[in-house]
Amino acid sequence: MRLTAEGLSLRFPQGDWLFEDLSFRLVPGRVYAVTGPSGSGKSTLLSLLAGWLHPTKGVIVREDVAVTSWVFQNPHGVARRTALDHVALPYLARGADHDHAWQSAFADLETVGLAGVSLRQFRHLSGGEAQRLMLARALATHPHLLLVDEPTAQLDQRTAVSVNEAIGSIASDGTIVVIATHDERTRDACTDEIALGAAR
Ligand SMILES: Nc1ncnc2c1ncn2[C@@H]1O[C@H](COP(=O)(O)OP(=O)(O)OP(=O)(O)O)[C@@H](O)[C@H]1O
Repeated sequence: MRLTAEGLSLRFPQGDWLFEDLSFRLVPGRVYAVTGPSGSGKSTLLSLLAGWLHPTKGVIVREDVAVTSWVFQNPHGVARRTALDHVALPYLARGADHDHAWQSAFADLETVGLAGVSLRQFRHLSGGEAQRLMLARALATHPHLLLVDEPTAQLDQRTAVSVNEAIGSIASDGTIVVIATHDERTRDACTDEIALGAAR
């Protein structure tokens, strides 16, 4: 499984080049930080990787990368549903029976360090727990490629560390992980960097 970008360039109609001639190869087990100043095209690059946008020039070749999942900056959930409910739902939606769905969901919560709050309602989770729950829910879709947009921007140091550790665990389970981030803590926790614009 890998994703290769060759000569990737993007310009919106009537705009300047956002980025030009980017080439990189993404493989499982690594965590790639997409960095750069505001407006340099970080989220746009994630959209290209997801296949939502097409590059103006260049190509993206996906080898065995079929399932993509996104985690956005602000966690969303159902206030009175438990963490376990949130993660079990994708399994139930795919037709898993109750026991399998709950066991799999619990394993995903363990991966992101949330086993201890599995029965806590969403409204009682802290910001970092809610963000990790979004990661667990993405895991439940068994993504080959996980795209994460600014996961730690509003989190304190300890919480940011826990989120970054959860992301590292997901990558080491065999997922390609790409994170758009301004946060130096997250950039430093990544194994690789794709720097856009006048980054850093
Ligand atoms: N569909 C679009 N049409 C035209 N311009 C767009 C479109 N989408 C994004 N842009 C512009 O492209 C530039 C890059 O946007 P993008 O959201 O990718 O930047 P970013 O690096 O993620 O920024 P931030 O760090 O502020 O989130 C911005 O100037 C934005 O206004």
